[in-house]
Amino acid sequence: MLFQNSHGRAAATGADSVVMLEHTVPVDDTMIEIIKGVGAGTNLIRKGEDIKRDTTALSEGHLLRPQDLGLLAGLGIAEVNVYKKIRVGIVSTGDEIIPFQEKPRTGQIRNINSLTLTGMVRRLGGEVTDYGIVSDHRDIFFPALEKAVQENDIVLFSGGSSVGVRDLGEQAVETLGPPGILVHGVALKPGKPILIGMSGATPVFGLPGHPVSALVCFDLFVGPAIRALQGKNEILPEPGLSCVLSRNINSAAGRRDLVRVKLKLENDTWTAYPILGKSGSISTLSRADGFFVIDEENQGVSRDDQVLVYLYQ
Ligand SMILES: Nc1nc2c(c(=O)[nH]1)N[C@H]1C(S)=C(S)[C@@H](COP(=O)(O)OP(=O)(O)OC[C@H]3O[C@@H](n4cnc5c(N)ncnc54)[C@H](O)[C@@H]3O)O[C@H]1N2
Ligand code: MOO
Repeated sequence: MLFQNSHGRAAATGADSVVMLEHTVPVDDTMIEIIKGVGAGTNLIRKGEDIKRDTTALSEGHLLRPQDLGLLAGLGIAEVNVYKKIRVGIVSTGDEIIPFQEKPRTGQIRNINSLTLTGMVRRLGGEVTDYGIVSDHRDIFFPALEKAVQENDIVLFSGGSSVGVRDLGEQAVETLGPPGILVHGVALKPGKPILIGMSGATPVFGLPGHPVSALVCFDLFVGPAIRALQGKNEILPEPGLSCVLSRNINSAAGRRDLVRVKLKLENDTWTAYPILGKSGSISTLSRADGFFVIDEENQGVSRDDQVLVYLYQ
């Protein structure tokens, strides 16, 4: 018996395969010739072929991507339990810092970090409360930090992480209550003076004031903390691109260096051009396509070496 079936329709009862229209030739009004044979099961989508009853569609801690929402839609599931958004409080300290819309007088610096850190948190799905620019005097800074800790799941402040006379970051974290400071200073460039502490269950990060250092520390320390608090249970490899280095770069032994690079496709090979510059120069990061790492045990890398470049989104 012959059935004409538009794709997507249920197959005719009893049929075990479907022949494509273009593989048939009409003979007369009631008959067609099949010019390409099919085996049983061909061109059929079977019930349960995509996902079987009683199998786990998505496990707890899975980040819902567009394809996962598609899977839920295919299963007719309109609501699932999700973790609440992580609330992140951001404080920029420093009496020299002014709103970026204003024109700086001598010694004043436009606020870059509040904006960049807010973007980084939002990209990871967090919710930001921006506490703005806070004076680095203890009677103003300490209560501001305490308020941020009470109102958020994670608190970031930038500036005041190193050991200058006015750098009150460490004292501020200690006054927030135990366990207090966990880490002050890491063998990393840029980002050496980072402060990591906890007030009760709330992580507090004192990021270096230099805008590049603050963002590098965000990538290495704050991002993983946000992901952990979001309940993500999957650890995936960081995607990296193998590139050829354009020049020699020195590094101190015992310190991990992150080198920003611009990438160029040359003769079918990606070449990484290091962007040199101080950690106060945000333009170096704005120009960068990614970075590679020189490990503690290496004192540098040479021209034409292969380096693994982690791409900025
Ligand atoms: N005695 C030492 N001094 C310094 C050390 C050290 O180990 N011992 N480390 C240096 C390194 S490395 C870095 S990085 C900086 C980090 O300094 P702080 O975290 O204390 O930050 P500040 O001194 O307050 O600021 C540094 C720099 O960044 C500018 N800044 C601060 N906030 C912002 C902002 N929101 N937007 C844009 N720019 C900002 C600030 O004006 C300073 O110019 O310490 C070294 N010193
Ligand atoms: O860590 Mo500082 O960030 O080297 O300039």
